[in-house]
Amino acid sequence: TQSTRPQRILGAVQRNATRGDPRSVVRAIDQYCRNQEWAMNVGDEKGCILDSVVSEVNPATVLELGTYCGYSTVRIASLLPPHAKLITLEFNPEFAVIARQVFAWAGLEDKIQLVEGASGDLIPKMKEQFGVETFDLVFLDHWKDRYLPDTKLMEECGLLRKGSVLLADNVICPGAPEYLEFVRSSPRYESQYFKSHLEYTKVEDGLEKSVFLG
Ligand SMILES: O=C(NC/C=C/[C@H]1O[C@@H](n2ccc(=O)cc2)[C@H](O)[C@@H]1O)c1cc([N+](=O)[O-])cc(O)c1O
Ligand SMILES: [Mg+2]
Repeated sequence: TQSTRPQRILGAVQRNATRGDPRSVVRAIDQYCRNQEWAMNVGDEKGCILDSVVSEVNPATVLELGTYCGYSTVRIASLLPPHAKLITLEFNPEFAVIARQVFAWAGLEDKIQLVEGASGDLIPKMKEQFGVETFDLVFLDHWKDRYLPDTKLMEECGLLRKGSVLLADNVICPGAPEYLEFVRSSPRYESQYFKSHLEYTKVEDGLEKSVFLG
């Protein structure tokens, strides 16, 4: 039977990466998706911007919306301090099965908690079920029309504190126009655009970093 793209990505990791070496997992996925078949990982170019923001924030608590195969989850988790907690939300059970194996190959399964379900249902449960107070960093990379409603939901649920950083992928391509307009015009956010390219292509895309001002 025909394999899926996430299964082929996992295969590339298992063939080309070294167990317990997160950077080799990231490199294996980038080489596969650049040379064999495109996939919607944040990729190496935007990934460097992600790395710099993670290092700058040095978060104790991270929420990732949209795991997919776990590429950005591994990038983030590999930069976290020892007792930091990364929760990643994934809607598609098949993607979750692959991502968990990618985390295991990277040796990061103890730093990552993958929760299956819809962000709109899970965000209100973060405090009671997952023992989270607030998130220091949120990486938005799931359905683009959910960026804005989920940001408003995180505010309503008290999951953001003065200084919490939102980092959103794809604000140009495929685009998240309502989200972009909101964070750039709201007095409660200080927003900054990091120009880059859509993963593995020459098409413009970028990340929007927005600091919640409380
Ligand atoms: O569409 C894109 N991303 C949507 C991602 C969606 C992911 O988020 C999960 N989710 C998790 C929780 C939810 O509540 C909903 C979905 C989905 O199950 C999927 O794993 C995209 C598209 C392009 N592109 O060039 O076309 C490039 C990109 O970088 C992209 O990120
Ligand atoms: Mg993306």
